[in-house]
Amino acid sequence: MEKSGDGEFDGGDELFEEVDGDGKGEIFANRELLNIDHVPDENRIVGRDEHITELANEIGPAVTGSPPNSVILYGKTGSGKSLVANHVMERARKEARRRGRQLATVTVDCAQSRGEADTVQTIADNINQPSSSITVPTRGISTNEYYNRLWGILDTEYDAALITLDEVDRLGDDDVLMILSRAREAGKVDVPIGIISISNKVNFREQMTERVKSSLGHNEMIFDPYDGEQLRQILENRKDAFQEDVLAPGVIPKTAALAAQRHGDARKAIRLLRHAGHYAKTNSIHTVKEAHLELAREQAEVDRLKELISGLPPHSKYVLYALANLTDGTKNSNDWFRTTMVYDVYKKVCEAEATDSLSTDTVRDLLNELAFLEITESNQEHGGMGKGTYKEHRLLWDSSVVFKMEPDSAHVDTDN
Ligand SMILES: Nc1ncnc2c1ncn2[C@@H]1O[C@H](COP(=O)(O)OP(=O)(O)OP(=O)(O)O)[C@@H](O)[C@H]1O
Repeated sequence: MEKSGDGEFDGGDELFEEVDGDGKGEIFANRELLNIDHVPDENRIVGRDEHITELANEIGPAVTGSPPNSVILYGKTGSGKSLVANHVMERARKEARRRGRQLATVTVDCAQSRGEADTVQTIADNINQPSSSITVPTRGISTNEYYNRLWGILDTEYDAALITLDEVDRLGDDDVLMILSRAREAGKVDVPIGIISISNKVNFREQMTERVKSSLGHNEMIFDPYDGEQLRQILENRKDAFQEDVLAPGVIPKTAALAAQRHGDARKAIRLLRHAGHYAKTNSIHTVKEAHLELAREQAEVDRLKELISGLPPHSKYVLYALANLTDGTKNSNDWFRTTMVYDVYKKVCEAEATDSLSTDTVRDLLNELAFLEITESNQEHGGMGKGTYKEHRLLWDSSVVFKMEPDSAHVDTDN
């Protein structure tokens, strides 16, 4: 690409040279298809027909303004729970309209919610209509008043409502579930409300109080992780993200096989394919091959880890190297290491890096910070009778990723 002296390329600003504009380039034809938030159209939802039908049956009465059943969807991340819930809600909303009914549909990400008032505010604000003449301010009114406004909007504008609570276990308590599921029975609102609760925790139901359990009913659906064939189809459906002939024939089957073996998570499978495309793009390779998948995955992890630790003091990295050396030195990569062991190896790393080591207390603090960022994990262990407690740590990332953060990262002898 031709560049002029003042940071321009082809008349544009060099700073944005890598940006493809519409997602097009030599490798990608429509990169949007590989975005994590991309919602595939109806005929691109793979292998979830039964779940879609079952959920539609449960919430179906809502399209006529009758009470829908509430449902809990369980399953690991990336198994299509949110996708199916949103898809069915949207179709129900359209069908209700066709039948002359107004169905309110809304999804709340409970992981982002800052408490009960915030959750109810989000629901009310999302379904509000200008014709209701009700306002839903972001703050300044009580939780009770948010509920009142929500009931007001539902009664004036709608015949029924479907509310999806994604990551419902992050709500902290049952209050929202309790009030929403009993609102009609308690005479607060005339409109029937169906709740679709989504959780990764299979034991979520046990955390609920008996009253909420009985209001929500017993409808549960399990989403199993995808198998290799389903992942292959999910990826095949997005292959037009790439330019023609860019993907070597084995790439999609290999991506699907790797993802099925590791987790069965559609989101991660799609991400892996995107990383391979980026790897090809940044290395000016014109065909994405199977061999690029692992390289791309590792490079993406290295970049992510680098970003995670970029705000930490330099010695955090040396502590991390110490744990990576210890992990590498054992057969079992899941091994835990006591603070004293980490500290001994950390001192060797400092020697190799030609820098003075810090105190044990400081290293303890650095380990806490690494655990907070979920780069490592720490456990409190009991040493047995009269021996008190001690902490153990383990690396949550591959040691190879840690060592690839820098060209000369410190490998030390952990044996003595
Ligand atoms: N059956 C499928 N067909 C096509 N794409 C899918 C399918 N399942 C998942 N995906 C893709 O993976 C993404 C993640 O799926 P989804 O958000 O539904 O997972 P989830 O089970 O709700 O996970 P989480 O618990 O992490 O939210 C979707 O946005 C979609 O792009």
